[in-house]
Amino acid sequence: MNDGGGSGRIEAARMRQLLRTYLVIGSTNCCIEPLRVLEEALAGGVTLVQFREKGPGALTGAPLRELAVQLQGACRQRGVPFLVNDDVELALAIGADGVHVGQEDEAAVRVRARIGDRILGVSAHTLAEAEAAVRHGADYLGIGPIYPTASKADAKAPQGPGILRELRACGIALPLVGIGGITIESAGEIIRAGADGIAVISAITQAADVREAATRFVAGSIAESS
Ligand SMILES: Cc1ncc(COP(=O)(O)OP(=O)(O)O)c(N)n1
Ligand SMILES: Cc1nc(C(=O)O)sc1CCOP(=O)(O)O
Ligand SMILES: [Mg+2]
Repeated sequence: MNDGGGSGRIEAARMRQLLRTYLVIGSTNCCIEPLRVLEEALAGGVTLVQFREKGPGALTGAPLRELAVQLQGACRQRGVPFLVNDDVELALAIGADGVHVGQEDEAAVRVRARIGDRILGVSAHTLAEAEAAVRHGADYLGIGPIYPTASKADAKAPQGPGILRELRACGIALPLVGIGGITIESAGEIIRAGADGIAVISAITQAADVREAATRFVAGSIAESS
């Protein structure tokens, strides 16, 4: 894939497109086989994928890597970039398109040095964290939780969409994605508040019809962005 994988850092305009409908997925979020969930979400048009294998029952070792490679293959078939959460070793080992790290993970500046031009996403909860992530080479910021979430046991207090407006008002121009408790109904207000897109786990992975849910998020984010 060409997005940040060998032809220089990804351009902000391209990054903004990729963030429109960003699926975060791991086996612990899925009620059926993760590959099937991902394939349905890709068929629905998700624009970026993050492999996040966390929580009770999360895979480790060889099965973790096997699942990562399997999911990456599905993304490659659709031309959708595949990022790995937290695990820089794994990302490099499988040739992922990028990495997402938070404030408690390996420092963004070190991750940037290790991954070269691959995509680097960094979580930020405050203006100071956002400014530091910009300096340290992030390509985009994940801002959350916007609403209460059951998908992250150690999530901070929900901030509401206002945090996005504040960051924009204070001059943060980097591509931003909102995350945490986002539904099809709330996606629009997040983009109107200043995000380039929405990142979602449960509203897609646990939808009765994954493809339809993804399609509705995609249609909503295109309508809000244009
Ligand atoms: C797009 C996006 N934004 C934020 C996060 C959260 O990252 P982090 O704070 O490191 O928490 P974990 O996901 O590692 O539990 C994310 N993963 N993706
Ligand atoms: C992975 C993650 N990070 C968050 C943050 O606030 O940084 S909230 C979150 C979980 C998002 O899952 P759902 O869409 O099911 O609420
Ligand atoms: Mg993390």
